[in-house]
Amino acid sequence: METIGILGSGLIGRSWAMLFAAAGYQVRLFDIEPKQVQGALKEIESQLAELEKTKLLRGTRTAKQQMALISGTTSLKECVAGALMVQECTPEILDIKMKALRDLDAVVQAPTIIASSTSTHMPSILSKDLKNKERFIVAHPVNPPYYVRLVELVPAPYTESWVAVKVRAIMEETGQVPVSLKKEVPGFSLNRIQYVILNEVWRQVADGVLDVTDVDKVMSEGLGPRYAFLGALETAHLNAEGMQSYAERYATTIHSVSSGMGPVPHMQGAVLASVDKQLCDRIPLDKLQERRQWRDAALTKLAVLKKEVEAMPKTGLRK
Ligand SMILES: NC(=O)C1=CN([C@@H]2O[C@H](COP(=O)(O)OP(=O)(O)OC[C@H]3O[C@@H](n4cnc5c(N)ncnc54)[C@H](O)[C@@H]3O)[C@@H](O)[C@H]2O)C=CC1
Ligand SMILES: O=C(O)[C@@H](O)C(=O)[C@H](O)[C@@H](O)CO
Repeated sequence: METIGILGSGLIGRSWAMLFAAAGYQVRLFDIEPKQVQGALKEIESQLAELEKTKLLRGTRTAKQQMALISGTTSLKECVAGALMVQECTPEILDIKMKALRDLDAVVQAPTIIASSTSTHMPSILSKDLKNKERFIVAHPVNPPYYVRLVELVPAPYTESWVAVKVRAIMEETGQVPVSLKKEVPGFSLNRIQYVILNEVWRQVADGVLDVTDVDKVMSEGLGPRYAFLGALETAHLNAEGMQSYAERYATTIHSVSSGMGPVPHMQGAVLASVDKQLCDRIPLDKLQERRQWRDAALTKLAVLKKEVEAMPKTGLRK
């Protein structure tokens, strides 16, 4: 039975511990604050029991069996000894993270992989001075990881290729959905998209276009339902017949809207053709109608689920 070490037993470290245990890994939690480890073990045990009760528990093992796989330690050496991988989950403060990684680097042995949960720091910044840098990769989860399955895998230019392959396999084994960035960019992918959206939402509120409640509805009742199971490109593909036709059909809208928001550099040329090809390889033009019917059936199911969610007690809202 393989072991995974967790470096930092806070919010994300606890989530990772539950995910890895659900997949049958031995998990060893470490933290420079021993009380964080004790708190983590307590919280994980109660969360697993609750998940089992609500039939949301991951994996095939019972909550008790999964908890039996998770232990805590006050020794960093013990946390990493013989581990398949160490998932770093220290605060997103560069100095703290770099120090934690240096301490880890001093005790970790090959072939243990070092994966960082960092939301934004470039892997080549975090690992450039590490002895074990060739086995370093970013594996960035999305909060709350137990329910939002995406994990962004971001290698440094010198990360050995087997590391990215192995971490992708581990993530898929835990039931997460990894995406493998081909190169490191600041903010990776999710936060770049998230912050472009937030930037425009802040702009619409600041410019008195919509109030907070309504601009959030644009996402929750507009883009969100489609994006809940289709990506932005496939959504556009189904609204037209491929990206070339989408760009032609909506050229005026795209350019009139985006001219106020800076250039839209990629809605032309080779990028458009390559996006078109990738989309049409997956959803050929002669299958669009069929896929649209699937989309509509999925949206109907989602509408039923949304009604159930809306009927849930509105906890946490001011009356
Ligand atoms: N909170 C979120 O929504 C998300 C956070 N992340 C990333 O996950 C990482 C952890 O974030 P959180 O769990 O929210 O932070 P947190 O503050 O809840 O937990 C951090 C833990 O690290 C411990 N720690 C500090 N220095 C340490 C060291 N040298 N060695 C071992 N443990 C040490 C702290 O005592 C604390 O228990 C960050 O890089 C963050 O960007 C990624 C996705 C979502
Ligand atoms: O939103 C998320 O869960 C992730 O993008 C994160 O990494 C952090 O929570 C992010 O919002 C902080 O920038």
